[in-house]
Amino acid sequence: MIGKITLAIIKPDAVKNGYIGPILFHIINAGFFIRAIKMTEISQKLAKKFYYEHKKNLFFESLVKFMSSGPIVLIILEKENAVKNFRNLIGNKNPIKAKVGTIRKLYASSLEKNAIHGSDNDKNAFRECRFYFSDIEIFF
Ligand SMILES: Nc1ncnc2c1ncn2[C@@H]1O[C@@H]2COP(=O)(O)O[C@H]2[C@H]1O
Repeated sequence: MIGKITLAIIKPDAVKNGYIGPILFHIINAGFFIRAIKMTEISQKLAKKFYYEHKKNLFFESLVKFMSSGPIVLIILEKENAVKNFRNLIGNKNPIKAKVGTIRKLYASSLEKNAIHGSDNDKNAFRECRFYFSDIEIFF
């Protein structure tokens, strides 16, 4: 499965703004298959663990607070070259720089509140999928 899966997170801003449906529609229309999905809230402790790569960044504390500020939707997606294709679909992490038609251009409001997460490489995709989902929650 490595190379074919990626983890998506519909972030608290997008959930609050009512964008779960439109974002899922966009993802499915782009040819991704949903292999696992759940709506949940994460603690600051769990968010810190998930984003440990960013712990030295100035935005870390704010990112952790934001990601644990409300419900999120976690999704394992499958497609050929899933990581790259999904990152193209969501666009630049800064919505101002994101291309027209990308999910972040359509639904994000700032660099932090950027609506959606996509894994940045295959190794992280595997780690991130395992971080949030157990075997019995994933369906291929
Ligand atoms: N310079 C920044 N300022 C604030 N937040 C940032 C900055 N860079 C990255 N982020 C956030 O950190 C997140 C890391 O995961 P994502 O790539 O999903 O989305 C990123 C942004 O939401």
